Amino acid sequence: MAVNVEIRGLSKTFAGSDNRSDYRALDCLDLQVRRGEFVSLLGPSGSGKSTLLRILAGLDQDYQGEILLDGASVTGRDPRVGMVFQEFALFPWRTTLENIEAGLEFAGVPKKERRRAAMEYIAAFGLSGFESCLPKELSGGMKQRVAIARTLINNPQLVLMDEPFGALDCQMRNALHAFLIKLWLVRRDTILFVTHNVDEAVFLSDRIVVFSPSPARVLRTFDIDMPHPRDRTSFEFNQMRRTILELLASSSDPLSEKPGRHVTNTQQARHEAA
Ligand SMILES: Nc1ncnc2c1ncn2[C@@H]1O[C@H](COP(=O)(O)OP(=O)(O)OP(=O)(O)O)[C@@H](O)[C@H]1O
Repeated sequence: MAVNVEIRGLSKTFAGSDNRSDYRALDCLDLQVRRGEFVSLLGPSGSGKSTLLRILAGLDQDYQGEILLDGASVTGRDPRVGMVFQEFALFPWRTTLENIEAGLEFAGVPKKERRRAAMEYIAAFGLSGFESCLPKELSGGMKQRVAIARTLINNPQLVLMDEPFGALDCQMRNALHAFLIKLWLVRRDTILFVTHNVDEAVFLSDRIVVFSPSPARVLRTFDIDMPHPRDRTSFEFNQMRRTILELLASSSDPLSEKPGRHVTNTQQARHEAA
């Protein structure tokens, strides 16, 4: 099961504090993610990628614009949406089993049933033998598999992933790329995946959306037509990687903050009135 996602005119301004002006993180952003599509978002640091995911997850409800899932407008938390964070976000006092079944527990699923489902995920995610371990006893790659299993066990139709492999070493990251793709080819969830890693985006995605520096606009999208599993050493793969890296390099200087990113209340009011 997967949903079609449509983001229409999404804007987000963070209110400034005492001596700081307001900050426009998203400005009339339009984006569509088709049912079952794997889309990666790339863009300079601070371009609003996490802000977008937090809004889609219902964690931030203070925005302008519209979000539609399968054509119907949604606001706030929606049970069809699941999120995986970079920093695993596991409950440190819960075991692997208890972490994975947490979502079902909060949804009121009876203990016997959620245990059975969690054990299936533990086997499928290569975590057998680690059921009783606390997160601190697991490697980074295992923690992230627990976090992904905990999200997927609730059968979300839109999976939001915010740099889920950012904290892992290259070997573990590549192993989890292969794992995630195998899983997705079977489940075909709609996935919106934020990353800084161009290689990762080319390896995983149907489509890559490159954001401009903040406030985010869609600078360009790339359709990745290569079949899975993708060969990182192929000419086609490296050509795509180079094109995207060049676009990112030409569109932003990570060490310089552009003027005009902060807006005064008056500027924002004018913008919204226009
Ligand atoms: N709670 C907040 N209050 C004020 N400004 C914020 C807040 N959260 C984010 N911002 C600002 O909004 C902008 C977008 O942040 P966001 O985290 O969405 O960017 P990003 O593209 O995900 O960055 P990165 O790739 O570095 O994670 C940043 O400049 C950030 O400082």
